[in-house]
Amino acid sequence: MPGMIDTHIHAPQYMFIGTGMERPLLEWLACTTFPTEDIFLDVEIARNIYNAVVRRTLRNGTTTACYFATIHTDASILLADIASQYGQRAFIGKVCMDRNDTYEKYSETTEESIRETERYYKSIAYSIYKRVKPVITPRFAISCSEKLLKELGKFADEQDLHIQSHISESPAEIKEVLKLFPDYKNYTEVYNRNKLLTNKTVMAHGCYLTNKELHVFRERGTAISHCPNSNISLCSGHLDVRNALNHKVKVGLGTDIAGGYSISLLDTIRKAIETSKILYMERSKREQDNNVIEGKKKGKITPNLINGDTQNDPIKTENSYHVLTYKEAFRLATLGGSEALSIDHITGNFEVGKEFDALLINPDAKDSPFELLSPISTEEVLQRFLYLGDDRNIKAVYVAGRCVVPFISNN
Ligand SMILES: O=c1[nH]c(=O)c2nc[nH]c2[nH]1
Ligand SMILES: [Zn+2]
Repeated sequence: MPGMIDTHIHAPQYMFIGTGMERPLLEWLACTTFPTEDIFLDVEIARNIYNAVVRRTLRNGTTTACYFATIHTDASILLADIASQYGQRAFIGKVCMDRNDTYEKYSETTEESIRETERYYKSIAYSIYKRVKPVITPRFAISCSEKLLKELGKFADEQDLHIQSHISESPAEIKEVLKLFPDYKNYTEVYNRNKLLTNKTVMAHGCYLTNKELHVFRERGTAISHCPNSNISLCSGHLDVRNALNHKVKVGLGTDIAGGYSISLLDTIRKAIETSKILYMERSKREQDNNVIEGKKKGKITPNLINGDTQNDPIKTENSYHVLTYKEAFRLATLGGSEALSIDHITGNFEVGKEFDALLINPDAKDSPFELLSPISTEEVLQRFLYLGDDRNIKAVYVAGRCVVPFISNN
């Protein structure tokens, strides 16, 4: 199958993966994330963690990853070196943040952030392995001054670079953004007016984007990275992916390590489907409740709704909301990710002319976590792998035709 594309992952946060998800976003950043990222000034710590995360993502079939590193330029360059050595296709951002009221130690001056971004860009842009690219990375609006956002937008525009950040992830975050940027009408405008929304921009989360904001995304060609595991783990909210797709916004999937706890895009696929089903159930419940209220007002209550029998409920049979299918989720993890990163002319599926980013799947592996006991169709095998499979079924990984898993050496 085509290789999977993680459009949003924080490489340094691999250090605390699977722990510390009891706090909501802003507290989690202040108490767990910033103190951890701060120690990546130490390049040897960075080497250890970055080696581990590149190996682990590759083994799990992530042929392309769009990484946040930290504010430290040298460690970010090191992550690019490691991804290059292993042959992963990657977009890697040195994080920019000139404002941090909750953990002051972990921040830069505006000038440092701009100067170091330029140094970082020069170091990566001229490296030999062309499949690792720099990405301009203002962390999110809360951690950037208007001046920094403007300068980063300008630099990305001049050099025609990718951009990544976070948007509308949690209600507390949005409230803080509107407080810090009172002259902007909404979160999207903060990035848009500073030239940060382009067709090479990926914004993570977007749970609370309004239809008007989605319209701006569509106009700019900006993508959303859907990170359902993280959205649930940090109690941030849900992205209505169907609505984003209906607005013709590009959507890819993100593990968002370590707000999300699973490195595997198979998990992201599952959580994306489950989130869509949760939204469907919530919507059905709301519509039923409204129907009952309407019925009461008119003095008649539809019996099948009272009994909970919804078989003849026109709202359901009209199918006003379609849950994400496994095929759609599979597409988001592959071609959708490549569209989000504007590399769908290079990778994302097996169209003739594209580079060969691929996984060799063995559904019948000796140590497989599922069985194929009765004869089933290829589509059913795929479906079973997506729901039940893991890295034990991924026998080989290829990026641009080169076999990158199994690893050649153990270092
Ligand atoms: O899920 C998230 N992880 C982060 O590291 C982060 N920083 C800002 N906003 C964020 N959201
Ligand atoms: Zn994130």
